[in-house]
Amino acid sequence: MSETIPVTILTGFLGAGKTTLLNRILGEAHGQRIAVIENEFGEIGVDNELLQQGDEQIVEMNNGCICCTVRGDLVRILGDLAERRRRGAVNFCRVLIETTGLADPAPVAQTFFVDEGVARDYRLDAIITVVDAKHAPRQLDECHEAQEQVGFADRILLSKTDLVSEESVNALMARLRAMNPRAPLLRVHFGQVDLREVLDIRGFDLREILALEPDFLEDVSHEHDDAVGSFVYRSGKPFDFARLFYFMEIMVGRFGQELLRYKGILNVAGCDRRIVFQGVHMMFGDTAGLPWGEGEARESQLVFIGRNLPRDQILAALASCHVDG
Ligand SMILES: Nc1nc2c(ncn2[C@@H]2O[C@H](COP(=O)(O)OP(=O)(O)OP(=O)(O)O)[C@@H](O)[C@H]2O)c(=O)[nH]1
Repeated sequence: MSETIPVTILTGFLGAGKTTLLNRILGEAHGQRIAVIENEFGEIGVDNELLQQGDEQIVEMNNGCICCTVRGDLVRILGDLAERRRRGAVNFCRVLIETTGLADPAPVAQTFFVDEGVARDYRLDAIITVVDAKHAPRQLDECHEAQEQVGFADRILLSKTDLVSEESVNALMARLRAMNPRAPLLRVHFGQVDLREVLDIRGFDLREILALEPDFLEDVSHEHDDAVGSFVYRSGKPFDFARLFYFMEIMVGRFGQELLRYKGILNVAGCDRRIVFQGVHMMFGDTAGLPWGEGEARESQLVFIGRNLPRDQILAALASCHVDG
């Protein structure tokens, strides 16, 4: 039997810095071919646009969260990839799965033990959890998923330490150590990390996981926080960027705590490149993305993930932020 393919699950709460880390990993001259599976919460896949594609095989899984509704898809995608690899149609030596920020990693990890086909071809190497030093204290207070992500981690990477004081970082590190004493903690600045810290760490020890959650292999169902939902704004009309910014400032002032994550690609008047716009709670920003193609339909797509957000009001306000709005 041939060697099993190592798999790394990259998890972390919404906006923690998973894609930033993934880009770093893919950008390193490691000489390895990596297949990436991207899962997004919400109808559109933005991360795919944010990833700087090289030789990697990138497969997107939208319309649900990997840990529940699309777990069947994950099994199918892994099966397809392994089959194509056997036939020589694709060539990769490891798989990286970026879960949604709302995923409970346990059911994703379970897939590698309970599905026979998957277990034959793949071996779970580790769960890597990115923790946002600025927003984690509150996320850990409020969200079960954020706690699970820390609890199941084999490595915890602390991002955004540049945004908070040293005392806050130390307090958070003490809290994380208490929640998960077995996972080494590392600081990462915009995803900068030694690859040896995240790949081939053989961190996944089923015995430890079973100690943490004795019914790990049986418990296939789990619940998300019902109040958390997502919606998408789409439009072909160019945005008046100043107007949009003004609206966003008001919106984050009012709903910042409930607004877990928002991100998208914008068609901005007078700009020939896509504008990548994203934020976490009250912090948001924009960067220039890829140029729009010749004759390409310039559609803006913005996904919002939050708790009890006034969807219709937000969509109507966005519709008034276009140049002819
Ligand atoms: N200041 C600071 N910002 C960071 C750091 N790491 C990531 N960011 C920023 O945080 C924002 C979110 O980063 P992403 O990598 O998209 O986060 P994500 O976890 O993939 O987000 P979702 O997939 O939506 O859950 C981006 O604006 C990043 O540039 C860091 O170390 N410091």
